[in-house]
Amino acid sequence: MPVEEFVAGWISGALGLVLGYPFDTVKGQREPSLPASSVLPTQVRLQTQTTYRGIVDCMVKTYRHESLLGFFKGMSFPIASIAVVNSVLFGIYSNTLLALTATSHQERRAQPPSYAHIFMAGCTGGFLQAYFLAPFDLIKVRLQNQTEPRAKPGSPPPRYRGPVHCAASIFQEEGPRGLFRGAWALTLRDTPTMGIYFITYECLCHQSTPEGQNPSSATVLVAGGFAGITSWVTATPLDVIKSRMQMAGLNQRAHRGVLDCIVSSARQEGLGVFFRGLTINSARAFPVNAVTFLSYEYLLHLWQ
Ligand SMILES: CN(C)C(=N)NCCC[C@H](N)C(=O)O
Repeated sequence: MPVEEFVAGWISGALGLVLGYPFDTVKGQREPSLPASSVLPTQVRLQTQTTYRGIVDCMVKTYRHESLLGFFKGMSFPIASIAVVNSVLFGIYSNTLLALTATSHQERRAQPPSYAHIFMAGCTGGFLQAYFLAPFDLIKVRLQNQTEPRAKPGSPPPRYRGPVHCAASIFQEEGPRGLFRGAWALTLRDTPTMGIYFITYECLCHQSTPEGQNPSSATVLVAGGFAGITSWVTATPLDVIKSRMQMAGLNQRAHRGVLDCIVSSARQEGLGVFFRGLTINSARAFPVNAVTFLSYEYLLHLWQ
């Protein structure tokens, strides 16, 4: 099993993550609509409550309340973790294609796989990476949803002191299964959308590149960016549900399951709730995935 795709996936995932993290934090931010007395340290943010006036309002309040650091809260942890997850995604995708088509990454330029094979390989990568992503994503969401300014006198202490303390608290309070809270929604979100992710990328590259040649850097950037947008647009509804499942039990009503969360969210806030964060998801997705795919292709080209 060629390992260079895993290594290239790791490095490209880390690069994409740093670029996109401030967007991700704002997506997850919302002023608590609950009375102060009832708001726990882990205040819920954008995708799970109802009151900020919009993304700019979120960004202004985050900067004013928490300075620039507020946009990078909890990033130290995902750098290693999301990079590993991206490594699994790209490594499994490429090696599943190798198993389905008996062609290596380089050979696929001359012998492009079918879109069915690309979709199947993308879904396989999405399904398996979700298992690795779940605990890390839960910790990231819990940390991002803490709005207290760092160590300002008089401010309530945040519930979690950092990623390790967050993981230990969840493990202690909810057991090992607690670290996989929202994992089912995450798997449902990522499996089909990763198929869409890779189909979009490969289709746009194939349409814009002469037969048998490698796509140009500009093609890879644009194709990667649109692949990110397409996959996040289709993933946003379940992304909202996933976030709610992850915050359930803290200051959100615990749900009996994904379906219960979907029905209760729609009933209480209307169908528009499933598209909360869509704009910021899309704005973030283009640069993040453009850089992810460009660095991935560059590294594989360097090593092959
Ligand atoms: C949940 N969906 C839609 C995706 N993860 N799509 C693929 C993009 C992955 C990339 N690391 C990113 O964070 O944008």
